[in-house]
Amino acid sequence: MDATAINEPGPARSAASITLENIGKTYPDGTVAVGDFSLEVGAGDLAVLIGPSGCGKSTILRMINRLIEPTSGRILIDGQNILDRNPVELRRHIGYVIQNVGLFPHQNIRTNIGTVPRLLGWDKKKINERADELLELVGLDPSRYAKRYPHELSGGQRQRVGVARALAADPLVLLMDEPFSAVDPIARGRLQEEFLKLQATVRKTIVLVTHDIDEAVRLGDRIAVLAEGGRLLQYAPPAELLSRPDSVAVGDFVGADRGIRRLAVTPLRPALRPVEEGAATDGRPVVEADGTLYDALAAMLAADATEVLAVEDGRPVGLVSRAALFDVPKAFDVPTNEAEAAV
Ligand SMILES: Nc1ncnc2c1ncn2[C@@H]1O[C@H](COP(=O)(O)OP(=O)(O)OP(=O)(O)O)[C@@H](O)[C@H]1O
Repeated sequence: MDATAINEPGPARSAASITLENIGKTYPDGTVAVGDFSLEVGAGDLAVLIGPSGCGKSTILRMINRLIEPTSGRILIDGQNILDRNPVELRRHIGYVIQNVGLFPHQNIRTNIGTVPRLLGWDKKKINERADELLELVGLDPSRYAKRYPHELSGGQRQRVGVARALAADPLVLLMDEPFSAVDPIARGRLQEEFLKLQATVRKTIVLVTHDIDEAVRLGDRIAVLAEGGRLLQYAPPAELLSRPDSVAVGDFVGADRGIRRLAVTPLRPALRPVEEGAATDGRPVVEADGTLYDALAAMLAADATEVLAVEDGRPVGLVSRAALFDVPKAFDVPTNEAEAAV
């Protein structure tokens, strides 16, 4: 790719791969925040970094947009070394969402969203149109919200504006540092759901930092579990991480209740058994066939039922019983300390 490509998203390229090659950050006082960390994030994928406090997650994220300069290693975006680029220019093409959003309090929402396009010299009409388009995309009606100021929005709404602002200049890459942790759990669940829909539309390459394993499982295409000093313990899709944690440390981290979490990433459809055309619900709870085994379990527990009926476009397409939920591949083989010591 040519040297300016990461500054020219263009209609055909809306995401780029990210390669972190043996990156490290040692602070002048000798603190090794990140020792030697490598990771590959495919174009359009969402990678989650998770691990205990102080393990270097934010440092890694901030090295990708050069808010922090690595002391070793290389970072490539679509194969191009970002250390060869002007950091300010680079940051205009990498969306960044942080916990408390950092909206400018004295600018209205439309102006806040237009921050980067303005820096890039877009004309005013195009900036306003883009801001309104993004407000729609994050579920805020522009006619109601564009002229409001940040303090006139709820925390969850501000967070959506933060996402809209990060997407404004159609960046190839989006970095998100605990983007939903400042909102209450109910609003957070809704934001995560909306965010997944948004990502299905915009398909950016995203690196997201979180403390919350449920959020990681829900949002990540792949999850990187880190230990102190930015040591990568495992990098795997959520279902694999939950079913086959490859060390005791990862097993402990994903939690004893990972079986339940695993239901949340297991599609319901393969567990369905056929149902006659036009079958009645017969008082059974109903779930969407596109849901997960977790949705089916939740519906059963709520209705104290032993079966649920799965529907598609309102039509019954299958049944799932309580027993079938426990038939998910029995691969919960966490290594024991002994087994790990033996290898
Ligand atoms: N300027 C600095 N000088 C020295 N050490 C620093 C500096 N900034 C950060 N650190 C250290 O680097 C390590 C990694 O910090 P970082 O913020 O990346 O961790 P984190 O995993 O994001 O933590 P948290 O989940 O608590 O936000 C920590 O031990 C921190 O104390």
